[in-house]
Amino acid sequence: MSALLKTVNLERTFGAVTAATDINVELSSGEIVGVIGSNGAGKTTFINMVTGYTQPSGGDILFRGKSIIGKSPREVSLAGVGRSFQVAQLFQELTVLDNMLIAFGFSVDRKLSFLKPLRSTDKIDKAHAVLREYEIEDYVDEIVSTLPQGVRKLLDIAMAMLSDPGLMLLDEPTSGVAVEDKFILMDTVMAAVRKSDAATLFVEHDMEVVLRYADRVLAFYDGRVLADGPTQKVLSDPKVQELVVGHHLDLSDENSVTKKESGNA
Ligand SMILES: Nc1ncnc2c1ncn2[C@@H]1O[C@H](COP(=O)(O)OP(=O)(O)OP(=O)(O)O)[C@@H](O)[C@H]1O
Repeated sequence: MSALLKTVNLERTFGAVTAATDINVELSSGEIVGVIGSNGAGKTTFINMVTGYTQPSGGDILFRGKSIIGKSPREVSLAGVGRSFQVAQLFQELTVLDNMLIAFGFSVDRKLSFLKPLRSTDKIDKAHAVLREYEIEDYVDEIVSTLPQGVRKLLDIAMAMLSDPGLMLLDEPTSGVAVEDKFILMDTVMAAVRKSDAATLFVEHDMEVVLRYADRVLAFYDGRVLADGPTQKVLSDPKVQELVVGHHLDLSDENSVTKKESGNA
């Protein structure tokens, strides 16, 4: 069976800076993959290329066997690739529901038309269903700027999930969220994505979060994939610990790391 996502010798340069090079990654439906790497390692550039926000300088990206090179972010989204952002991309002075309905226009409605109302019963029902899935339905009529950071992050992800994407890319879903709330947020997100068949890729700096939720890890270093494999194996690799994690991780110590409790690895 062909891969859901396949990148072939993917590369991106910015002037003299090589942000990504030789990126050859394959993903299958249902996989949950953690993306790690120090600042500037190329994680966001990779996500931006796969979602059409940055065009590669070279190589190819195949989604469901078809090249998505040259497609706009909206076209990539309509093809079935969803994403959330390091800083949630929301209309701050609108309600949660209005943000969800606008997201419909971006990632679900193939043809935008003044005659096609954003506020239709079926869209409102679907928005409620997704908000319920992400446990933020109670906030549906709240103005976004009044919401706690964790709720905004969940809303950003819920908006991307409206189109039932086949591939979901989450850029630092826990950034800006208090340490004690990180696992609560990730429990909610992972429970929702595991119900779908989507492959999920999430960028994360906290190794406890990676260990608990990722079945597989892609470790980026200096624009390249330094290691790609099962989570425990990649995080045990001395090279990954030295160049990516930045310190020794004792994965055998039950007290120092949080073991993954569920998964489909
Ligand atoms: N638009 C741009 N113009 C110039 N250089 C860029 C641009 N975007 C990224 N870069 C450079 O490419 C390299 C990779 O950046 P990228 O943002 O992909 O790293 P990252 O791993 O996501 O880092 P972080 O964890 O800080 O978000 C860095 O050297 C960065 O400065």
